[in-house]
Amino acid sequence: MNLEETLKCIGPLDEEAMKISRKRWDSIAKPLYSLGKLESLLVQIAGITGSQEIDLSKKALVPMCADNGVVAEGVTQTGQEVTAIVAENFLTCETSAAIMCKNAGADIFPVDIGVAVDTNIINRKIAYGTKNMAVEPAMTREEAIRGLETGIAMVKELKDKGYKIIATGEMGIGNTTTSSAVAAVLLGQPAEAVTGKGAGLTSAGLEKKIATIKKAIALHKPDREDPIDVLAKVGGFDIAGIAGMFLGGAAYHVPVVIDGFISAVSALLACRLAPLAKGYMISSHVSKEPAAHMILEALDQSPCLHCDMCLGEGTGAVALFPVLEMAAAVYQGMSTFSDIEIEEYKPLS
Ligand SMILES: O=C(O)c1ccc[n+]([C@@H]2O[C@H](COP(=O)([O-])O)[C@@H](O)[C@H]2O)c1
Ligand SMILES: Cc1cc2nc[nH]c2cc1C
Repeated sequence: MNLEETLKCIGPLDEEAMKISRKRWDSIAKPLYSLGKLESLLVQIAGITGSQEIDLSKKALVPMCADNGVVAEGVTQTGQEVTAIVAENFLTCETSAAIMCKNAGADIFPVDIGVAVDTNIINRKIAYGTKNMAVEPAMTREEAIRGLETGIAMVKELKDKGYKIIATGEMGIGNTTTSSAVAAVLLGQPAEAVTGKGAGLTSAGLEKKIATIKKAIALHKPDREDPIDVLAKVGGFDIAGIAGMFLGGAAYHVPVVIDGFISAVSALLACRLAPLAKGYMISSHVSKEPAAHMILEALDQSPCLHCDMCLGEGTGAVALFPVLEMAAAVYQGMSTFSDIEIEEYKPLS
């Protein structure tokens, strides 16, 4: 489906499936709501898929990999060449996220959506990196739409292969600069309120990063009411791809997991394009990037993992997989009040 068709078919969660799922939790022999967010996450998954039967047997991580022209402004601690190296290392299990996937029984599908050189990962390249947003728009509007559609198509492809839940991830030197710029515009916040040190910037580097974001926003005046304009002028191909995955999840009824700062900003962008997509996003952790909590609040998300992680790649999203599987094991296998012949709790009013 193209972007327009995708946006049109995003509707509310399945209330009936959620009601049955909630009833199942309430019948399990334990104090009501005592598994907290583990319960509400599975109820949400039932609402997303339209079935109270929770199947997490096939899990995937899709790290969207791309370069950012704004790196030329000196806003990062490491050079652009790191993007391609780490992107290819997903395939050889030499990234943190790949090892976590192996441990969690998840498959990994790294996508080159805009790395500055040719790579051996899944080729969905829109361009060899974005333009430097401090000088010109990062990409054209048409490229932004193609990026969103790339994410939508990835979800469809993985659903057709039988994947039941998909974690988002990314790799792209400079992508905390683009993410902060997108967040500043969408939230109407000054750059300093939404910008952190990314992958280990110095304090002097942080000042330069904030100044660069301010310059790009002043130069292009992205239209806050037009998320595609914001994405095209100050975003990145990775953000486009991930935002597309959230839209695809909502349209194809597949739970898609939010990872760290970049992923959460992409989720916010997707929500601005399709407000109902919010219900289809599964939150995992709160990144240590200072504005992460602000973005998650804007998304009404209350993640269950607080681990001070800020690695990206999808590490936080994949860390949620074993937690969800444990919750599903209780949901599916635990005795009910009637099984063990004790009186059921009356649901709280
Ligand atoms: O996901 C996060 O919360 C996160 C926070 C800080 C850094 N990162 C990772 O670090 C890279 C971007 O950092 P930077 O400083 O180059 O913009 C990119 O590859 C991300 O995966 C990720
Ligand atoms: C080595 C390295 C690995 C990463 N993974 C995500 N962002 C990263 C940034 C660097 C520098």
